[in-house]
Amino acid sequence: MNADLVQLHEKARAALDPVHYDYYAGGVGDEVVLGENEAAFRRLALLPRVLRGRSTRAIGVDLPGGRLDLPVLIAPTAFHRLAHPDGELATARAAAAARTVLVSGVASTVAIADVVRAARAVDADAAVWFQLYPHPDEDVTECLVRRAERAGCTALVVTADSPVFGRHRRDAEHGFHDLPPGLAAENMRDLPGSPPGHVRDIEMSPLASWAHLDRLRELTSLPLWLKGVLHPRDAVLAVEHGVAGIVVSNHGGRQCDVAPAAVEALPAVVDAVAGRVPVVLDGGVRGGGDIALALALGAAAVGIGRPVLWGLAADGETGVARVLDILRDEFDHVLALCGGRHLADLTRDLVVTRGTGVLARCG
Ligand SMILES: Cc1cc2nc3c(=O)[nH]c(=O)nc-3n(C[C@H](O)[C@H](O)[C@H](O)COP(=O)(O)O)c2cc1C
Ligand SMILES: CCCCC(=O)C(=O)O
Repeated sequence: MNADLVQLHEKARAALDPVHYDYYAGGVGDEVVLGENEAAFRRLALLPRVLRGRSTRAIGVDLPGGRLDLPVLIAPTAFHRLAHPDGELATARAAAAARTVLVSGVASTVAIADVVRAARAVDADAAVWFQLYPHPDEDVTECLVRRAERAGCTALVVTADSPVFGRHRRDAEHGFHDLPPGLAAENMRDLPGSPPGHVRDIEMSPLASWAHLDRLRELTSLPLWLKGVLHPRDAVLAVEHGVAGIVVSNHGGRQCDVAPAAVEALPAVVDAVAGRVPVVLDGGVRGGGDIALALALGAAAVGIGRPVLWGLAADGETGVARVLDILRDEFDHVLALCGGRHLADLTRDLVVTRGTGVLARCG
């Protein structure tokens, strides 16, 4: 892991209430996948190309829903005001200043309209995407989509890996079930079927299906991303159901603990999708080398979850900005060392499995 990010993580750990630290840091079950997401990157290596005589590099990328100045976006993570009083406002400002996308979650402690406003105050063209779970009550889902549209979000991200909540042992041991007084999931306030001012629970839908995804696609003209895909056949189905992009993710090791590391699932999904839509990877990305590996295996960009929470807890907006700076700088440096000028120079033939020197098993 990048040493500067390790320092921010330590600063965040010291600043956070240990219960909230464990909520952010923890994973499902025995936390096997949590560890594997990072460990799998350590098992991969990149073969640098030499003597390519390049002095500058282009590392921006266009995705349905927005342009990123660096191939890193902020994955949706819940409840930022547990980390810092400014919460998602700080995250949005830092993302906008770095000219990358914040995927703002339904489980945010600031309402989506205020999140987008904060981003646009920094950069009038800032792209904020809205993430939601298919709620069992489709009127609630529709209302959330309309709120995101009215707020000015430029894409919707539907998280599919959570038909039920993952069981997090650390939270159970702490008895952590509710937000502290004064904090709420603000997007869930004043929804259909609830009295004024009431904040509904965020619910998972064990019945969520491809038909729900179709209805969502019909509901909105925003580009629709599907997050939490690991099986290549689901990736093909997602394309057939009209998604604009796919996020290969195991939810940062917080849902299914027998799932593979995200980066290990990536090549087969990329092959199945065959360039029809972009594929983003999240899970365990902790430095420029990890970004380069994911891109070489076919990701268009990566998402980061916990590193942003550590930056936020350590130093608010400045801390999130620092995380993005560190990753931008280190990725650009790795690209230079690999003889790359464009993201397209990162190709799969560069990736080998450590200890064998053999091309990484792809697909
Ligand atoms: C504390 C926390 C809360 C999260 N909340 C959500 C969420 O509300 N919706 C969602 O789709 N993913 C959520 N995720 C998963 C992230 O979007 C992302 O998949 C994951 O954090 C990436 O792994 P990383 O933390 O190793 O970078 C959450 C992750 C964490 C750590
Ligand atoms: C209640 C919102 C769910 C947040 C989430 O997805 C997570 O903690 O992983």
